[in-house]
Amino acid sequence: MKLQLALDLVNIPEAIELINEVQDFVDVVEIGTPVVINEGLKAVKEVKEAFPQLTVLADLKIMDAAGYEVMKASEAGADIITILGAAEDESIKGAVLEAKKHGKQILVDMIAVKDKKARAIELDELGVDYICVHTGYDLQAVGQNSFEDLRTIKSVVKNAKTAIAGGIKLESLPEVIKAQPDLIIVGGGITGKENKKSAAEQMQKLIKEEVTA
Ligand SMILES: O=C([C@H](O)CO)[C@H](O)[C@H](O)COP(=O)(O)O
Repeated sequence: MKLQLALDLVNIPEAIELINEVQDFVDVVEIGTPVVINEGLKAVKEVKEAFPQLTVLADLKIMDAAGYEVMKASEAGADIITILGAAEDESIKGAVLEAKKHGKQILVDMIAVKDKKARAIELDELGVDYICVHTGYDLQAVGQNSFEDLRTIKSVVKNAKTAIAGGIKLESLPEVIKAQPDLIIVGGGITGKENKKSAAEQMQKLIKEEVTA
């Protein structure tokens, strides 16, 4: 089980400063969609150059032109690139193929997919690396989370790793850990804290305790 830090509301220098603070306690660093919109793939490039030892995920949430966008993110240095589960199968296949060419991985974000169980089965067969249940900001605002969805996809996925994102905090982490995803994605639960290093450290400690239990 790994911990991914999602950076959404920062510019490139702020991202680098924040990663410097927490790098010992996170496994993957995500360049969030808002950062890519504001700064472009330059953000991925500069973070990977500054932290070559860290796995960098580019949260492009690809919907079309998947092969081309995966190629550009791979060239910028991303190790994992995201595509939406709602995208066409042809797009998913294109993303997987292109990622393989570059030795990269594809994470599928299931945000807004209605029948998550059925889609997870299909995506698993298409050879994606991760399937991620995700409650976006707009549904977090009305009190939703993805804990039940994680259990649902875990019951059907055979090959891909599973991930969960959306509003996860230190207080809700034990429930998430209980469902045993391969990757836990946390943004505001770390970046919104006064002491970000301590928040990441406490989260990683809970995860490691479970992995070694
Ligand atoms: O993907 C995300 C969101 O859609 C904005 O881009 C976030 O990175 C993801 O939700 C994790 O952030 P928190 O919800 O703040 O933990």
